[in-house]
Amino acid sequence: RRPKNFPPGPPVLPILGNILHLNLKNPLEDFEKLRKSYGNVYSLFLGPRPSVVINGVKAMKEAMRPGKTVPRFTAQSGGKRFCTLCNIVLEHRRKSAVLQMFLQWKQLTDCDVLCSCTMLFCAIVSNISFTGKTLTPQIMFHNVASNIMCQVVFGTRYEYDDEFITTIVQSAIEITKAANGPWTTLYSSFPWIRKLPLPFNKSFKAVKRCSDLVLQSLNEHKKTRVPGEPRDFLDSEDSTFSEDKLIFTAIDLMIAGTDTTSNTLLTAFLYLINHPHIQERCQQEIDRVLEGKDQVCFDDRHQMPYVQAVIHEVQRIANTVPLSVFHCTTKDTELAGYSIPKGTRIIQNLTTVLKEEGQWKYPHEFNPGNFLNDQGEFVKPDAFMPFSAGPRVCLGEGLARMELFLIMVTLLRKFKFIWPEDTGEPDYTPVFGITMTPKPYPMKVQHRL
Ligand code: HEM
Repeated sequence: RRPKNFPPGPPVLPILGNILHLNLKNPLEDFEKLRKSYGNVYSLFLGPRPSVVINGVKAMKEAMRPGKTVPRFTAQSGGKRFCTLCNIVLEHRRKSAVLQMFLQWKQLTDCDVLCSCTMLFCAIVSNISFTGKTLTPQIMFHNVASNIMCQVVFGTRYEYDDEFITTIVQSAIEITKAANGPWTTLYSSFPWIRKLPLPFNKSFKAVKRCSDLVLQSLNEHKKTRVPGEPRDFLDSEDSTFSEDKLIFTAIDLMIAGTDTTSNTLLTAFLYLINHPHIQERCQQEIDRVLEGKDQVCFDDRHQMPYVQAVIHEVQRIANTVPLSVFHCTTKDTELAGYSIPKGTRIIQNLTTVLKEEGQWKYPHEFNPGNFLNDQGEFVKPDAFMPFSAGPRVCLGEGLARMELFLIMVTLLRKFKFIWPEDTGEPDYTPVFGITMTPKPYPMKVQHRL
């Protein structure tokens, strides 16, 4: 039963709750139907527990506001380490010195990110050793994003064929793949299935493989560490953080920082390849601003309003983390006139904000005009929330924005990206998950003169 003055929602079945109302492979369309029936703040029972789904920019802003009607949400564990991203980070955020360490380490310079771009550039060049060769970008974008996170966490960049990074990338793909499937919802909704030999057990094995590698690196770090002079995240010194927590936080950071950025890059190139006029206009702006310069730097973005608009439009259309990370009310709370008891799971449907009619000039099409005013200047509407909002906004936002700009500008400056003629029509529909993943696609790459 719904508590008194709780947000409305569909009728609830015993034990199953509303689970049958959702296509667990991709519940976004069902969420939209429910929003149309019950409004921007409605409730669902995923198993025996009530959840509140928040939609649209107005309700989202109210819900995420610090110290007001909904003071603070805290992320909720799905039980064993399987479906909740960054649990430990969330528990310790703001009060942990370890997190202060991370905040320090995430401030990689342009130069660090550019070194990783150069490695990506070399990988592309060796792949297209003769003009116009077709390549599949999935693993390359994963490698570049993962390598940047390796620098933050382990203080090292790896060659793409190094066993350490290949194991980490492969395990991270397995973990997110398992976490992205319908088993995640079932796992977090019905605690009694957790002991059964079901597919999510595969991802526990991948977590173990990752944690063994991180432990190995941590032991190496300990041999050469100088107190007071941390070199990276693993060098963090904080007595409140056990070794186990440090290892799992390192894995969380690797996963949070890899899949998000790489899937955004994949979406970017899928759209740019199939909108050649937009790709060319970016290249013209890049050529003009970088004329006579060897390399781009992050500050150059201020001279590139069109490129900025394209990157933001890519993030809007990519909708990379569609349901954000589940939150939970930390005390009895009023929201949009409803009463939500302490401990209620909160699902932020960011999709509804990024495509909300009335907030965007072209809500349903890929159009950089969404971020340009009549004078061609870059503007960022309030509804741009791919990193969520409020006190729990993505911890890696600054780093992600720098990566997307530097990687995209470096690649677009050097190469022309083309849709191979024999590939058929592009399929823009991503695979649903904690992160949305474009379906694999090939691309032809040519050096620009
Ligand atoms: C395009 C790239 C990215 C997108 C779209 C994205 C999006 C998000 C979203 C929606 C959340 C949930 C925020 C909330 O709970 O309200 C989040 C959390 C988080 N992200 Fe990202 N993210 C990206 C890249 C990164 C990177 C590169 C890192 C690591 C450096 C990172 C680290 C984190 C962490 C640690 C959290 C948990 C923060 C907390 O609540 O304490 N993210 N991200």
